[in-house]
Amino acid sequence: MIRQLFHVAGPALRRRLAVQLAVLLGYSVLQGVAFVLVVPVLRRLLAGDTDGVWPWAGALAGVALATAVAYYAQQMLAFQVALAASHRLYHRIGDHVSALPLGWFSGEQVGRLGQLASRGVPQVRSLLAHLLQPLCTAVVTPLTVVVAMAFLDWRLALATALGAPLMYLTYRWAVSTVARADEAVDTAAAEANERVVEFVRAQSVLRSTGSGERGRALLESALREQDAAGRRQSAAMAPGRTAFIAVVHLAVAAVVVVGAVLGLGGTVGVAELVALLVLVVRFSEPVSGMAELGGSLRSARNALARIDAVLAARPLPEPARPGPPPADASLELRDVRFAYEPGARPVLDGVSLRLPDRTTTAVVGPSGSGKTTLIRVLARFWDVDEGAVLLGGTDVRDIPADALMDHFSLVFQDVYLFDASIRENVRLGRPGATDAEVEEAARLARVDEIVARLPQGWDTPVGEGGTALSGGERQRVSLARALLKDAPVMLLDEATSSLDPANEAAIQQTLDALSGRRTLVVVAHRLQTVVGADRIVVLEEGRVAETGTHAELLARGGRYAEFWRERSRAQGWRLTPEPSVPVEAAP
Ligand SMILES: Nc1ncnc2c1ncn2[C@@H]1O[C@H](COP(=O)(O)OP(=O)(O)OP(=O)(O)O)[C@@H](O)[C@H]1O
Repeated sequence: MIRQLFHVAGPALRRRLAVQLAVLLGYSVLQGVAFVLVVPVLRRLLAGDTDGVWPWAGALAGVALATAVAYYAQQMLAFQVALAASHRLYHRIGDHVSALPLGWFSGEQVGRLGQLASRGVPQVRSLLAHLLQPLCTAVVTPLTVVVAMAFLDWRLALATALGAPLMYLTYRWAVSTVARADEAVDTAAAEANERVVEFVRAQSVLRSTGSGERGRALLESALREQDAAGRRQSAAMAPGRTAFIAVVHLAVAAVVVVGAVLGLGGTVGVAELVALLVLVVRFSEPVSGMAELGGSLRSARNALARIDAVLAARPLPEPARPGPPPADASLELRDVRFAYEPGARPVLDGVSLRLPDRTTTAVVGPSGSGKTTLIRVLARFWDVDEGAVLLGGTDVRDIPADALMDHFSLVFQDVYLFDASIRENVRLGRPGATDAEVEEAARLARVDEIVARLPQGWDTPVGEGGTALSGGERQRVSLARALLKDAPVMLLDEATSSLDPANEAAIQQTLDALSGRRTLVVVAHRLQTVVGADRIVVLEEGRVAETGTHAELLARGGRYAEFWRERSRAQGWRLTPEPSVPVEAAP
């Protein structure tokens, strides 16, 4: 655990952590030495050697004072290092994940990261501030006394030391018996959390479908499972904890008996015997208390392991020698194969495409055909398994990550708005932009219409995640952000949920404004985007089934034409009459 602690603390904190541990160790050793010094003092006192007692009493007083200073120092250090560590860990995790490829941020990873921030880091802080000291004192101080005792009477030292391996083994066994129960408690707690959030979020669905009881039943079953896991954990802990406490008491009894026998036989002096009894009385409680500390120590160790796993996630390799800067904003996929997991079915299976500079490409295809994956590999969310993705003729793997992202604006469905004003949310696209530039980008994406309706105009807070705006409005703010960034390539995953005519017209207007000025690749769910594109790419099961313009593909009578017929019949394409867009009637 200590090794893991040093590892996750990072270079900046390692030295302070080492100093904290050294002072803690020093305090625990001094405490042991103070105990042992009682022996020569008592010896002299009992022998009536008042002159001889002073040097030892002086040494005892000196060590006692040093112990008090060390205690104060280790307490102060523990709190300072704990605070610095939690601050540092948040930064380390934040810095690390911000260098990870965008593909790493799945819902599962984001959930785990949230748990780490809310529970894991505080557990590590608590380990440093509150747990290390009792742990170290319970182990190191008695060990120091045993070692020092060996110089006074080896038989007493041996009697005291004999219990240690047995205590250690019982402790290990107790820990191992609850490890599985611990895991079940963690999983059940995460599940119950998710269910609570789901129950609150899904109120409108549950009420509108009359499924309130069903939602409550799911939540209650998760809470029951959490209770049951807690009970199983307590049951699993009981035997190990009882055995450990019993072994500690047995060891104490053995030491007392050996001490009494040696004392009665006159081979051990009263002073040694008193010191031994004080030691036993003073430390049997903290040592048995380790059984109580076990749960918190395990949680802290699990948190360290989870932090370690996040820090172990590797960023995509940066080019050793960057390639030439992209010549333009054209994109190319050369026989690209990509699977999310090694050995899994490829989601992109031999895709070759050329998307010329400043053209608009609409990607269509059935659900799960790989459309979103395709536009994400263009921006190097992940590295492809085979083939290559090129931007302006340069392999994206040969472009440093920051420089690559400068070429892309991303507008995806899961738009996240920060709990700030609309103006600040748009400004994220280019933090140095002036108010006038922000407002111009917002006007192009027709965010100004939204602003005009809001009570505080540009300064209206949008709520956490943008909850004060509709889905379509959020995507318009996200478009304004992307326009402000003014990158040569825009990747857009259109909202699948139907947009109201105002939002739909606003998005279309933005795309029209960009047409011919940017390389646009759109996962298209709206008819107008599809028919207006310079080229349509039809994906099926990760392969390019057809490419061409709307007219060419309809004339070919292939997969797209069939798709078009199906969609038109099912009204999947919503036909919003817009005279400027040449909409061909579906057959
Ligand atoms: N992060 C991921 N990890 C593992 N599998 C994934 C991940 N994202 C997508 N997939 C899988 O890859 C396949 C293609 O998904 P993708 O989202 O690219 O399809 P799509 O054509 O955009 O679908 P839709 O139109 O429904 O959004 C699906 O089978 C999906 O389950």
